[in-house]
Amino acid sequence: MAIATEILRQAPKVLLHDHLDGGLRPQTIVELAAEVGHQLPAADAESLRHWFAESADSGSLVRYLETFDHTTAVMQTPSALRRVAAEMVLDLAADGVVYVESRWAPEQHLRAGLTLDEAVDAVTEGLADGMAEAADDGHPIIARQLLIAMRHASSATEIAELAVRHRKDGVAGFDIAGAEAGYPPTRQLAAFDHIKRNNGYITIHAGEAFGLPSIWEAVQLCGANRLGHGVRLIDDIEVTADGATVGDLAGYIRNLRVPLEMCPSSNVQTGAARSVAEHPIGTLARLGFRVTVNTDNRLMSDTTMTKEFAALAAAFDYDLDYVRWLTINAAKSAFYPHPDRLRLIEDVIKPGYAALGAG
Ligand SMILES: O=c1[nH]cnc2c1ncn2[C@H]1C[C@H](O)[C@@H](CO)O1
Ligand SMILES: [Zn+2]
Repeated sequence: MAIATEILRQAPKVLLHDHLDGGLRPQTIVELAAEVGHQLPAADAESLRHWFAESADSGSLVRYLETFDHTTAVMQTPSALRRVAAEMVLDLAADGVVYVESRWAPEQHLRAGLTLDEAVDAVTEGLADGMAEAADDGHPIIARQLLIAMRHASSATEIAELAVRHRKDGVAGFDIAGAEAGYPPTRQLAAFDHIKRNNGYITIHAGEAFGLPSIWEAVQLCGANRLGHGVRLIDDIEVTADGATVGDLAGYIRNLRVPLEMCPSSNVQTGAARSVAEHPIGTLARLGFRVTVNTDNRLMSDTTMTKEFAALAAAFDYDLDYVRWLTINAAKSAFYPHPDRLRLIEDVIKPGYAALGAG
């Protein structure tokens, strides 16, 4: 039986892969664009919401990424970054998210003269504003950030240094994103090296628009602690009538419990999966990989955590216990101190599901 949407919304959820510049409220984009004189492809919030969802629905990652020009354009000042970060936290809290690591690329927010450090400070303040307001509203949430270096740019080491410098401000880790084909993770080896030398945490967008070599480099050469997407890992698995043959790379990832940050709707839009029902998450979860469920870009995919879980539950017949398992997977995989993670699981997630009759 399908889980009621309202139950899914109330269920505590953990979100590890959500882009700050992929989750703006359409109305906020309209207002910020008017302030800075940025020309938008649609005039009002509702048309803009449709424009993003339709434009991102091309089957190509490169075209999907073009839509971000209109979100980053309006996120160039401290007040805009602070507002967008605070609204992100409030929107997620209202959707039942209790812990989020929000990722963004500071280098894309310097056009109006901000320094990298000023940009991070503005987002840190916005996250704090959002957490305080959400707690006042009765929806406590922990919001941290991951800093991204764009894989085509040359400033990755600078961003890695920025991430290390701001780790006490809730910067939980480092990632690379952007077009994957032609930009292997090893291109940014020095940046990953800097993170590792400083005992920092790494997640890498890999195995989305490109396949196993990208995942292999990310894990074995760049030290990824988690994988963004990793959907193409399925290419290393042969499902047979009586089980599955798991290749060496997939076996390594499963054995060491490397978390996979799966984003079903986004993958359908960029062509990494044909449909949610055919998404590799079904097989990977069944085979015991450390699978987590994520939104990627709520604006471009017109999605929420509740919608992602509803789509998966419908496709794979998941019940609330399964949603709880996926949520605990995500909590265990967070770049968050181990005792805090345990407290999140024991004091928030388990009681939250128990109250809804699961666990
Ligand atoms: O799914 C994605 N794959 C690769 N890059 C992505 C994805 N979603 C967003 N990005 C890019 C576009 C954003 O401007 C950037 C920073 O969040 O990260
Ligand atoms: Zn992403």
